[in-house]
Amino acid sequence: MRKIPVLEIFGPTIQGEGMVIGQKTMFVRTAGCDYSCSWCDSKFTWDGSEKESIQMMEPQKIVDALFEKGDGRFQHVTISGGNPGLLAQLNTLVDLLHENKVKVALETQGSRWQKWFTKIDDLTISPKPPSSGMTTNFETLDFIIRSLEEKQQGNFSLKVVIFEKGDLQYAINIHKRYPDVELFLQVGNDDLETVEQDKLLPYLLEKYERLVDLVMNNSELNDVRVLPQLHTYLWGNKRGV
Ligand SMILES: C[S@@+](CC[C@H](N)C(=O)[O-])C[C@H]1O[C@@H](n2cnc3c(N)ncnc32)[C@H](O)[C@@H]1O
Ligand SMILES: Nc1nc2[nH]cc(C(=O)O)c2c(=O)[nH]1
Ligand code: SF4
Ligand SMILES: [Mg+2]
Repeated sequence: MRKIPVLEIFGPTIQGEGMVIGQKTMFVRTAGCDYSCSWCDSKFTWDGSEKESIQMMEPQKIVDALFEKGDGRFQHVTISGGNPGLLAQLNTLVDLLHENKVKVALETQGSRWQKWFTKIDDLTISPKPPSSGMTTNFETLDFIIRSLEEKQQGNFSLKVVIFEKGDLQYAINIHKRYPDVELFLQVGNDDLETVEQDKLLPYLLEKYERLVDLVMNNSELNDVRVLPQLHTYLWGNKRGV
């Protein structure tokens, strides 16, 4: 059995982003990413700064850790990273969670495909706009979206983080390319230093309002949802919440 590189297991907390925002959930954060987004709020998963903290865990050990931490207070687990889509061995973890009557969500950027994606209950694909410095491989993304449209057992959606005008245009292109897939626009957080929530909140609220204004005035984004990162409103840039 191939082990899974894990950096954090935390919760229960609320899912602060996207299609199931507000959902009570545990998080498993895997290490390693094939991208290096300029504004990544989880750089520690891939920049080597915490490589000593990576735990190589058997799927069953992750389930045990979740049940110990969660202690009867959860029925939903979100796998994020880094890019969990790099890890074929997550298949077993997804099956074990389902056997335990726990629903499974996934956060990934859509740069890699895994067969176990089709079993995810709440799947968020978050392709990266120009401000990230990354380039989308649309051949891969097309394949992923097509495969999910054919076989997905749960729900899936697209989520694009917006920092600047060029990102909004990227989101419009994504919306046109995949018109039948639910699209979420998420406010970009460019202050990853401030930990105190009371200092960050007015700044983030203003950014959210600006994004809402932009989308309300855009006739090419009429069937989208605009969301903040709700967890940052409560806990700022704190880790593990
Ligand atoms: C840390 S990533 C991990 C999962 C996967 N690598 C991905 O990017 O989808 C989780 C989510 O956080 C978003 N995110 C990362 N940094 C952000 C920031 N500074 N502001 C807003 N959202 C951010 C990503 O776009 C992604 O949707
Ligand atoms: N509460 C909470 N919600 C989240 N949604 C996506 C997260 C992530 O980092 O992937 C995240 C996170 O780290 N915390
Ligand atoms: S794809 Fe996700 S984890 Fe990887 S660098 Fe970008 S935001 Fe961070
Ligand atoms: Mg996060």
